[in-house]
Amino acid sequence: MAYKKIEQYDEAVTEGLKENYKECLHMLGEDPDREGLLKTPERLAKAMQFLTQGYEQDAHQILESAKFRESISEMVVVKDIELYSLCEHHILPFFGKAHIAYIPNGYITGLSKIARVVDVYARRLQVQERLTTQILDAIKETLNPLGVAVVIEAQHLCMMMRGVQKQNSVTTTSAFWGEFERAETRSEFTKLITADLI
Ligand SMILES: Nc1nc2c(ncn2[C@@H]2O[C@H](COP(=O)(O)OP(=O)(O)OP(=O)(O)O)[C@@H](O)[C@H]2O)c(=O)[nH]1
Ligand SMILES: [Zn+2]
Repeated sequence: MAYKKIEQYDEAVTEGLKENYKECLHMLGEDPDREGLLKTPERLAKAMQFLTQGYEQDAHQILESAKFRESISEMVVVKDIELYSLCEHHILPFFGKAHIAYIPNGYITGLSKIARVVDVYARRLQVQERLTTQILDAIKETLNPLGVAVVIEAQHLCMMMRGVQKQNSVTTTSAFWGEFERAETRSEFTKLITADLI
């Protein structure tokens, strides 16, 4: 299967996490048996499985599942793909947008598949830099294009709610390969992702 949607949760994993989260609530000074918290360990167990479902999904298969032969070689840009991920250091969310482009070389892929690939890698414990290069590698390895570009802008709750507590900083990461290593192509991409076209 190309990707597994979480509709049924793994019972053993849910049970194991539930017990641990119950203990966590207790350690944090809460009463896990009070009414409002009774179902919280189970909800959290399911939420965490949803947020990490990317481990069971295969980005290459997703791109392959809608790969079409086309002889065009103009840049394809999908911008403003929203993403939600979890930083692997604090397991707190980081969220923002991905902008992705590739230059076909015989094949194109379904546009939605590009956005699905973002989710496959975002729904794991991540650092923003690795998320960026994993998306690039999957497109490069599956479509054999002339070039790939990935830019991600994100805000990290671990820098906002705690720690350094900076509310407005935005982290931008990028990865460029092939044609996008040329300044001219890269600048066309940058123009397209910053343009207000609609
Ligand atoms: N490079 C990178 N760093 C990240 C990302 N997400 C979180 N971090 C950083 O990971 C670092 C972990 O540093 P540590 O000093 O071990 O953790 P800490 O004591 O909680 O650090 P502070 O957040 O500065 O309080 C912090 O600087 C975070 O800002 C990411 O996606 N990429
Ligand atoms: Zn963090």
